Amino acid sequence: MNGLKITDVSLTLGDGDEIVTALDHVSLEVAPGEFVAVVGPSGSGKSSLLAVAGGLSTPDSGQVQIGDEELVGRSAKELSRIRREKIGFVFQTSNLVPALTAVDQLRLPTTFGKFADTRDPHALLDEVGIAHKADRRPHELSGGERQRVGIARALMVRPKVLLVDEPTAALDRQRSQEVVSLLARETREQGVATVMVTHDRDVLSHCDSVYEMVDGRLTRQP
Ligand SMILES: Nc1ncnc2c1ncn2[C@@H]1O[C@H](COP(=O)(O)OP(=O)(O)OP(=O)(O)O)[C@@H](O)[C@H]1O
Repeated sequence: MNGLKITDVSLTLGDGDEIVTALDHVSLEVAPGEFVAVVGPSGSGKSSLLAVAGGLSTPDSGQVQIGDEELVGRSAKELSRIRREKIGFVFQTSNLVPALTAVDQLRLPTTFGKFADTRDPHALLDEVGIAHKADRRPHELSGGERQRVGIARALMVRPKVLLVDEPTAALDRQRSQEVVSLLARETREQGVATVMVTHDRDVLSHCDSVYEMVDGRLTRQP
């Protein structure tokens, strides 16, 4: 198996009277180079799905595989290694380090371990269209440019899986299209299995398939 495979995962959150079924027997398979979107109402479990896929939450039952590695049952240390080596995260706001230039943001993930094959940060900034702003710090970049840096940073270590949470939340319509089209292109060119959670139905045409989450249950949209 390559890419991401989530099999029959359930997750309950909270305690006492406040127990919520965040994920209810969810299965999802994403192949290398495939771009999947997950839509659904607020509180339906979309962030929980990304948390489970990224080894940040442990499901009550079910399996999560990334490449040939099973995540469920692994130690915190092993999960942290898998996250570092195999998973790229892109968040709603780009979560850049304020003091670092764009090119140094990209170098950062490669300083946390030994990687056989990382990307060249300048080439990657060029690929995402902001090579000319390599020496700028986050406050000197626009929201769309910051998202591009965040996407490039997530791709530095050649991850198998890219988990993207509301990447267009802070962007206007035009920038949203550009950023999601960039995600689609990188997904295909780099052969990464990408899951993007979004409220933004205007960007779904860039995706290979769309799933809807309602009350913790995931169904594929026609
Ligand atoms: N730490 C927690 N403890 C208890 N319940 C939680 C916790 N985190 C989330 N929940 C609940 O689990 C359910 C799923 O939440 P989740 O954040 O996955 O939804 P979401 O679809 O990502 O929502 P949004 O679109 O608003 O971000 C919600 O009912 C939420 O209130």
